[in-house]
Amino acid sequence: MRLHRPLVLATVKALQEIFLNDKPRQADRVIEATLKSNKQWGSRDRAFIAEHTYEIVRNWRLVLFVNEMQADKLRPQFFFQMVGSWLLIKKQLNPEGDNIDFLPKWEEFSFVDEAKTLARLEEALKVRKIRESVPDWLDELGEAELGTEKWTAEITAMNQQAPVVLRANSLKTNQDQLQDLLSDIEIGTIIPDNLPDALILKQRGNIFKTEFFKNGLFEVQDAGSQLIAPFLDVKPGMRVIDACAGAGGKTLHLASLMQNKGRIVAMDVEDYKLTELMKRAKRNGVNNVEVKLIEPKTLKRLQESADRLLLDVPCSGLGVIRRNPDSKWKLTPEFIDNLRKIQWDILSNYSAMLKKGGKMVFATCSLLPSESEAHVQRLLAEQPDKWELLKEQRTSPATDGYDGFYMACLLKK
Ligand SMILES: C[S@@+](CC[C@H](N)C(=O)[O-])C[C@H]1O[C@@H](n2cnc3c(N)ncnc32)[C@H](O)[C@@H]1O
Repeated sequence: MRLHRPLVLATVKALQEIFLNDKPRQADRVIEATLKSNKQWGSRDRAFIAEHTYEIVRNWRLVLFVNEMQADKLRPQFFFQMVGSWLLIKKQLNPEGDNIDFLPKWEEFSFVDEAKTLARLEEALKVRKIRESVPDWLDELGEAELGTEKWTAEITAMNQQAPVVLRANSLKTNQDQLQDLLSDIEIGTIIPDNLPDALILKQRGNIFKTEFFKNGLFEVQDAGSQLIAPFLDVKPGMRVIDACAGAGGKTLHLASLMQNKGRIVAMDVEDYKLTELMKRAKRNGVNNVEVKLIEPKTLKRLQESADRLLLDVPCSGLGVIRRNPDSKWKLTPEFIDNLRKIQWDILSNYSAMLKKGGKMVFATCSLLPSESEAHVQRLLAEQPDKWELLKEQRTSPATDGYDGFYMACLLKK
């Protein structure tokens, strides 16, 4: 692979935006804006920028260590060196990959010392938290909750690029038909086992530009996430509450499983997410959803009104770090502590909206039992006459290659 200076420069600038700003910006937003900024870049150019920016964000601690740099003492001019050293590290770690033949003798790379980079890399590979680039506190927390072997496997798998998974919208098409339609426009996909609506892209590409996306034939939704709506066992005609609906990834899936029949009340505390949800519902041909911004009286008004209740609660997102690698650097232990309180609050209070005999799914995209299983166990222990745990499931990058989701289905007695 030959290096093109403008592409390296774009990668450097994106990294500066992510790590140097007073108000750090989310990596995916920065990359999206960077790619939009030059219409002349072809798909390989765009792939180079996105891939290398994400890789360096994922391996941030490793890159800093190899370059003997400190996160709080960074200067704009250091970033070229980081990209140069990352290209050398990448070649060392995966000699069979599409690597640079040699680092060009550009002035900006003059501080990259190949021998030193490789010597520091050898040292880094001996220490998990540096090798896998996780902050100390997170490495300790993960190990304490999951055990050494599982945590090591998960955090290693979390540093790999995640596949792009589509969910065929069964209100408009199906898995096989969508696969054929995409194949006609040279987008190759694979049908995974046991997921009736999912297609995995063989190669990354801008699928949002396709007419099929614009016409609501599919949504992008991880395979693990596609297990959650079916876990709730909805039927056409039911009254369903999706209490933490956000922009509606799972609401849309519920609507298609219900064949657009019955009613879904999609609620959230953030109005702008519900506005986005309605836009997506329109595109998907969904017309059985009503959105509701949660207010102090909402829960009381909706008491015992739902046949099914989905609590897809806010969480640390430790199960989806493959997709949001910068969250490793933005999360704090205090933030996760606060989330645990909110999660328990939602589980213990919102469950009042479910009718007796109804089913509730509590779900997170966290690997941590303290954000997931522990809350369900507490509910069962505190209210044994009221709840029965019907089933529980976990997905994770190390076990099945899906994102890390937890879901529990409970019956209200
Ligand atoms: C995991 S996200 C939901 C993702 C969404 N279900 C989907 O599939 O796209 C959690 C959501 O909970 C919302 N939330 C936070 N606090 C809440 C609360 N107290 N009550 C209800 N929703 C809340 C957040 O705004 C966020 O949209």
